[in-house]
Amino acid sequence: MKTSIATVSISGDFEEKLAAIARAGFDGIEIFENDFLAFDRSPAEVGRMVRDHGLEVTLFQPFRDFEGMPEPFQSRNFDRAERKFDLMAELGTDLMLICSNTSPVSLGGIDRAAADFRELGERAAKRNLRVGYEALAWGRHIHDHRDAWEIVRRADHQNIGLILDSFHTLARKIDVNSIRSIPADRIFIVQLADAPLIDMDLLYWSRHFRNMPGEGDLAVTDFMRAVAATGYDGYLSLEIFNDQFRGGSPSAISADGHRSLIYLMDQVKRADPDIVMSVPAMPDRAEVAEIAFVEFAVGDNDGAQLESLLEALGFRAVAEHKSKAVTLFRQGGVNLLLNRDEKGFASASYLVHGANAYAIALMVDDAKAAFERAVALGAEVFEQQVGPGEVVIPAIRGVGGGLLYFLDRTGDLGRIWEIDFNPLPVADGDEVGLTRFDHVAQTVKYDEMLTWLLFYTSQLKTRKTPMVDIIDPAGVVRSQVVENESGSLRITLNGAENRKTLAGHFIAENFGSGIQHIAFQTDDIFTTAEALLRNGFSTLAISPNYYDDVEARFGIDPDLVERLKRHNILYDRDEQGEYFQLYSPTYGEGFFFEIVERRGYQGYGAANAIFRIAALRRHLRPAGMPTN
Ligand SMILES: O=C(O)c1ccc(O)c(O)c1
Ligand SMILES: [Mg+2]
Repeated sequence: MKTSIATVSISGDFEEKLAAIARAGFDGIEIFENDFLAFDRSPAEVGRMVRDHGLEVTLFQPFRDFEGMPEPFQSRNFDRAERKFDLMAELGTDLMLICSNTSPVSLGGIDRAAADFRELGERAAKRNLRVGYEALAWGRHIHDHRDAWEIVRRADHQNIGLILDSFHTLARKIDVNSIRSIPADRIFIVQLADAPLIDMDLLYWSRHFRNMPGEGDLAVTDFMRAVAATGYDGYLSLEIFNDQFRGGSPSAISADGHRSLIYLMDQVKRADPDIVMSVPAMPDRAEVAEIAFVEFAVGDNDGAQLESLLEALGFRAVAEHKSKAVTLFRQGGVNLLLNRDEKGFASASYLVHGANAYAIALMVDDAKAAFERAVALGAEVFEQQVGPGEVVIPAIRGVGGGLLYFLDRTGDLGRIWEIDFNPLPVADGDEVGLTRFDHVAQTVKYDEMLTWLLFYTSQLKTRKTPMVDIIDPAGVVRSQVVENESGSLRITLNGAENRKTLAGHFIAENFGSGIQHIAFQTDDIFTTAEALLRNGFSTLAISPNYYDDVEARFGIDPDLVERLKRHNILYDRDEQGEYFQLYSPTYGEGFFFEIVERRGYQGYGAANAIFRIAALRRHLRPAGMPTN
């Protein structure tokens, strides 16, 4: 497969864009005319710069309002096209994109448009150039690739072909199967973009909200399967107009783009193994059985504090690492590691971020396969230092500077606790009935959110839920969940746009994205709450007003409401069942634990978030939290 990306998709000046695009592994770029016009080098120099980066110019675009014009516009358009042909020759590209006419002056008529294209094909042929026609979703007469194809077909000229763009087809909900009967050699290039489903004007949606395949809600895989079925084997070119990307990091956005194309084609190849296009071979997305452990980097003082908090939560230190200052705390199926080592990644993470949960280990079927896939998708490999005889766990870097480990139950990986750890004598203390991880909540910079989503969904057999708004008294936090079918992996991503929200405060104080809370499951929240009380654990105090509302809203039994209130338990209910949640106060700069009981319920209590956040803020004040 050959990959390309339009220069409009990322931020930076032209030189920065080229460097980032080349580094991400693309083979080519589409030059958007305005990007070039704003740059102060000659077309020949630009072409040389592109080639010096090992890239080729796959397309020059867009040429607007060409077909079906009355005179004198028609003649002027042919002159204008000749000028752009000159430019293309200097840039060193043979393909121009003409998007369907939006001019109020333009005349309709398939044959009139076809005649214009035939004439242009003659002119292009003299210079060995090609012209592709694309239906804009908001074109005045042509806004459907089927009509654009009919025009190309009737133009009947070797140098005139069709350009498909997933956004224009999918935004208008045009049946993608209509693509399957188009001859592959008539498709000059395929542009790809996804977008979140938002009901808005097509042009505005397209110019501001496109994102990488897999990041949005459009059926880009179905579109691409139809394209691949034609036998098309040319460039796949990302054309992403997105306000956030234009202001984002050129290298991160380019890397996401490249990953999105590999992931997309892997999906297509799995669905249709016989496609002509070559796709890098890699293992399938990993099935996650559970979160095997979460590891904290701590210092001496905050380590002792965290230990007391864990003990009050019913965890016990059960083992000590053989060669590092790492202690394993366990309760039920939950493993937490406290790493106080003064060398290595944990220590570096501690120095930068302070005490933080910096690593997640996932239990998968085949850790090596999961790791291989991550590498094929461009993940950054992490190599840890291990003592003699200790287990090497396949690991990659997460988006925000943390780590993701892959464990499985085979060989040494399956015996990590025995091989790397010495058991500790059983300590006193009561367990409180925590059984397993429910979810891990990562607070991320809002503009990293899509990167995280793609990171997880491309590597792991997971899906993403629609985005919901969480209202913090100081702003909105956007929340989206990555979860698997069985619920054994649930990661909530909370994107903070300003530093005044609780999440934003956490990012500012933590110096970057990170895990802000960890939720555990219990089978009986009231028994757990009683045990917590006995352990001296203080739950986060929830406003009494909340309980009046819960009683009114759900019409639940006043006795139950009293019990909820007594233990500061939040309640939610939907068609699937009931949800109970309680929280710890914050630890450090806004980190906390949550305990939940699910009775059939599959959500995350989004409606309760506002009350939880207000309570956490009360708790965090006056330790530096803006009071708004
Ligand atoms: O928004 C536009 O005008 C525009 C231009 C060229 C394209 O290829 C496209 O998909 C959209
Ligand atoms: Mg396009």
